[in-house]
Amino acid sequence: MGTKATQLRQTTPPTGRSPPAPVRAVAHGWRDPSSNRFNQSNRCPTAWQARHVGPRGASLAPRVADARSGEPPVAEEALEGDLDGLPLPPLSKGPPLVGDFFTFIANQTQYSVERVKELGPVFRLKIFGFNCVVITGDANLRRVLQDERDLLKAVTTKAQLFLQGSSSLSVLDGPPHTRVRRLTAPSFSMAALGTHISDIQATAMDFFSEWAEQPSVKFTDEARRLTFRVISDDILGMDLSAGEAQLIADFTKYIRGIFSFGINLGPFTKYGRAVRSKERMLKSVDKGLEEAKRAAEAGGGGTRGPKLLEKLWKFRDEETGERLTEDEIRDQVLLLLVAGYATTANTLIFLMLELGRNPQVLERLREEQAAVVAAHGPGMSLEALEAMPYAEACVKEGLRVNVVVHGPPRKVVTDFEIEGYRVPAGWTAFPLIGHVTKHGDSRWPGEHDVFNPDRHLTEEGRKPGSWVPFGLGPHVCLGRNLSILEAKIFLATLARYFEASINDLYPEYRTQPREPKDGLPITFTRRSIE
Ligand code: HEM
Repeated sequence: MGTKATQLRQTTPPTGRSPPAPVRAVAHGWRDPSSNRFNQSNRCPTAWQARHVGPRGASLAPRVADARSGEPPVAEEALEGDLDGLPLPPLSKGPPLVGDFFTFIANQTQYSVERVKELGPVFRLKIFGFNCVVITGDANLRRVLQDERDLLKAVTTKAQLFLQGSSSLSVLDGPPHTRVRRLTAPSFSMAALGTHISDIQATAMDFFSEWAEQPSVKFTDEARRLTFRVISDDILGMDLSAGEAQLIADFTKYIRGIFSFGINLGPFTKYGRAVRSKERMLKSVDKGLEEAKRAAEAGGGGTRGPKLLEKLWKFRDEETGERLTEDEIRDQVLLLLVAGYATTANTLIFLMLELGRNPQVLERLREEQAAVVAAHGPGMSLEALEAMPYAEACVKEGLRVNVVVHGPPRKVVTDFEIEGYRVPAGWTAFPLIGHVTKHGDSRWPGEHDVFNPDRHLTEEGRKPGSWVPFGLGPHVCLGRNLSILEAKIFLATLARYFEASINDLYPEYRTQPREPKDGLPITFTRRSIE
């Protein structure tokens, strides 16, 4: 099978691109005046001493602060007399009142690069006068998110509780979280997802074909439409195509509301708009639930097996016989719809940009796909997807270079020590998975911005290392298998059958979500395969 060697073309020179940040070897440290040598701990002596009290990583004098939970963050003054000799993490000073809020929120990962060089892996930030701790470093993250689960808990404001529902995985912690997770996770195993592959492939093909009919498409919107269709229709089994545009708009407002100040002034505030959007979204979700219930009662399944909503409805824990209640399913469906489309869409947007900038990568994908089709035929399956290590490496590298989720915020539950500093209960913590994934991997120092999928194909690169874009611990992304599988199907479909031309490969970006301001116009054409 011959291929026409056409790839993504760049038609605009890279004028707007900011040069990669210069790479410096930085020693964070405290210079001992008596010996004039760097203290290995990279900290002042008090902090070094404190860190070595007890086993590394052990929490010092845990003090349960559940009584404080739900209260506003604790101001610094209230803590001054209560430090037990340990210093607070060094403060990153920002403008008065708002502190570093805007620069931090705009891009937490980028913001932290210079701060980590200057202050070390753990530092403090004041947002509107309240203390927050930013935590970076591979081992530190594993400790606070995975190994010592009682240190932090999910942040839940009243607004979030109302919008997301009190049994949503994202607001639960401890045993209630474990229970809902146990009843939901089996539907996201690779084997379970395998039953959806042909549907996702068909959807991807439909979208590419539709795009190829048009002179150009605004890819940021189209990527969201595609990933929304996949999660709502192919995965959950809800036909939402009729009011899809309104629903996506509602979801966008709903997500903004979750991260808002929670003031309900109707259409005049983000939260007010989100409340109205949620009402409309719930109507669609309830309709989908009713259909899934009917299908389950009628034996269900259809020709391609049950979709996720029906599976959730039917699933019972073999040992305990437990199942999710209707309210619990409704909350998870809302969460899956929210978590399951914008993140993956963002990944596809930046993958398209990287393919445009690196045409040799697309050529390698085409070669891999030719071999996969020869061995497995055109229909995709779990086996066919497993035979695409290069496509998988591209997705992993896309998730490394473009940070989708910077750092899930948490509430500090007990006072604890980290890197020789004391973090008091009540603070907000930002364990920065984005920073660790992109900048904290010792396997490839100094190459943070370079898109190089091959790094994931070496023996060393196959180890997870600091690559943690989906988080760690009990809240690790439930949809991580799905997200990678979906992006691989997208790349495979593009590489096999389509060409794409991007006008501006170095566009300006907007924030929240970070994406090209111009909507990333792309011209797709069918690829002639001889
Ligand atoms: C590129 C795509 C994605 C990225 C980078 C991503 C990232 C993350 C991260 C970092 C978390 C952990 C949040 C925390 O610790 O609080 C998370 C949680 C979650 N994600 Fe994803 N996600 C992606 C796609 C998806 C998809 C496609 C789905 C579902 C269909 C999904 C469903 C979830 C759910 C349900 C949770 C909450 C898990 C829990 O709290 O137990 N995500 N995701």
